[in-house]
Parts: sequence; C-alpha cells; structure tokens
Amino acid sequence: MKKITIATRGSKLALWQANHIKDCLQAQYEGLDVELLIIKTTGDKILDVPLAKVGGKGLFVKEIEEAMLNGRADLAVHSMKDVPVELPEGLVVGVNPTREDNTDSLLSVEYGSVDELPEGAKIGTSSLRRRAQLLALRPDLNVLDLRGNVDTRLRKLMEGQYDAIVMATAGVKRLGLSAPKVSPLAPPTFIPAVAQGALGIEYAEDGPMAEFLEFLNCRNSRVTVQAERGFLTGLNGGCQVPIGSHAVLDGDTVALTGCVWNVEGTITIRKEISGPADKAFQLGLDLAQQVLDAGAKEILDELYCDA
Ligand SMILES: NCc1[nH]cc(CCC(=O)O)c1CC(=O)O
Repeated sequence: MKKITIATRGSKLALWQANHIKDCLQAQYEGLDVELLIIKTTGDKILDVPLAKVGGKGLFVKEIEEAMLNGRADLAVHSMKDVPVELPEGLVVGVNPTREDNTDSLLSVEYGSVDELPEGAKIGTSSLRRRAQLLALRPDLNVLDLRGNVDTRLRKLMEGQYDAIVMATAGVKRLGLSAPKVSPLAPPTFIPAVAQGALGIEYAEDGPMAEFLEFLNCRNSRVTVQAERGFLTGLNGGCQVPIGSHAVLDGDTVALTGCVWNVEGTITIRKEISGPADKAFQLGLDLAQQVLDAGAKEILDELYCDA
C-alpha cells in the first residue's frame, strides 16, 4: 500500500480524529501517503435544526459510507457514538483504537458542579440522555437545546447564553478546549452514551484494510464498545433516545451497566450484568432484555412513535 484515502467530516473534532489516525498510519508504515477526503454529511448540513426533531440514524455517516462503497476512500474514522448499529452491506467497523475518557463534562463560567448551579439555571445540551440525567439530579434546571460543533457550543456558553453546558469529555480534550469551570459527570452517577469516547474505523469487509489496520485495534476498547453496542442493538436504539451504557473490562470479565430514562428524568431504569469478554455483545443484548422487561419497553415505544 502506497497511498490511503481517509473519508472524514469537516468538523474540527472529525479532522482531529482523522489526522490522529493518519499520524498512527504514517508512524507504522514508512513512506505511506495519506490523504483526507472531507465530506459534508446530512448531519452537518442541518446543524441549526434541533436534533431531537431531525431524528433518523446515521446522519453523520451516510455520505461517508457512500465514498467507501464507490471506491473514493479506503477507510473512515468515526466517533463510534455516531455510528448506527446496522452498517451498509459490505462495510464493517472492525477496528477500535484506544478509547479516550468516556465521561461527560459540565462546563461553566461560574459554577463548578451540578450542586452549585442556582435554581432554574439554564443548561445547554441537545442530548436526551444528558437532559434526563440532569433533570433526575436537579428537576428545577432549565435544560435548553444546544446544537453545533463542539467549538461552537463552547462559544455559545462563553457568550452567556447558558449558565452551563454538557459535552463529551473526549471532544473537549481532543480539541484542547476549556472553560473557566469544568467538572466531570461520570459513572456511577452520570452514565455516558454508548461508545462515547471511542473511535471506530470503517472499511470494506473484503478488502485489504482489516489486516492493514489491525495494529490499531485495542482489546479493551473493542470489548467495551461491543458490550455497549450490544445493549444499544437490543434496545433498537439510535443516538436520539435517552439510553446510556458503561462497560468496564477487568481481565477476561466485562461488567456492563445499562440505563434508559424517560425524557423528563422522572423514571430511571438501570441494570447491571457481567460475564466473559468474548461474549461482550451478547451480554449487551441480554442486559437490554432485562431493561426492557423492567419497563424500558413502554418508554421507548412512546419515543419511537413520536419520531
Ligand atoms: N454527538 C456528537 C459527538 N460525537 C462524538 C462526540 C465527542 C467525542 C466522543 O464521544 O467520542 C460528540 C460531541 C459531544 O457529544 O459532546
């Protein structure tokens, strides 16, 4: 292989991630030429519309997958969180590089924790999962929609539109961003999105990429992502439903927590399971069934009907 083309979105975070993989490839393969093919996805084109209203799965990956299917690109680097559970025929996400911190962060100019926020504080997030958990902790909070790329969201905070915002710690760290006050929202109190902080590399199943990229695969990342995505698959979920999951690998055992909330944050359904790492995906499916049986089915049915 002399030259590789990586398809990527054009956001700062996506470019950071694609360039990170480019650097890894060039460190591994001397003299390799790596080109980035920047693609504007449907998700990028509708960044101003409240996400919960847009709906649909895979808004940020569809056009990128088309570039690989028609041979314009060899691989794509995704935030694994944005990758739907079902991929187009012929493509796989077979490689998960070392995962970044999977927690969320509360960013604010004045307030150093959720407890410090004043009554009725304005909190920016478009994630139903973050909204539900914030309201479960503090029902008085005024949770407002906040769209845009990671850097845009931070700018809106600094302009004073919100008392605090919540974002993935991984995105904040990768872009080297900060706010005057940053506090972690972490398990067991605050459950991340499925595969948050993880990257996934997608490529054609029957080409040379699987072997070419294998050196990037991280067992811990792969197992935890498999378990969490098993949970998402079992719930038939996309990213716009209040679902959270957190897997921890210890030796050959994976421990998985899975949650579903109602949008108001007044109901939390939470279950835990553990089992062998080589059955991680099945473990996630089993946990999903437990959560569905415990009442999540009614919550999710209602949400999917609205969409
Ligand atoms: N939904 C957009 C998205 N996709 C991946 C990340 C952050 C990086 C990651 O979780 O890997 C973000 C931003 C956010 O949720 O704040």
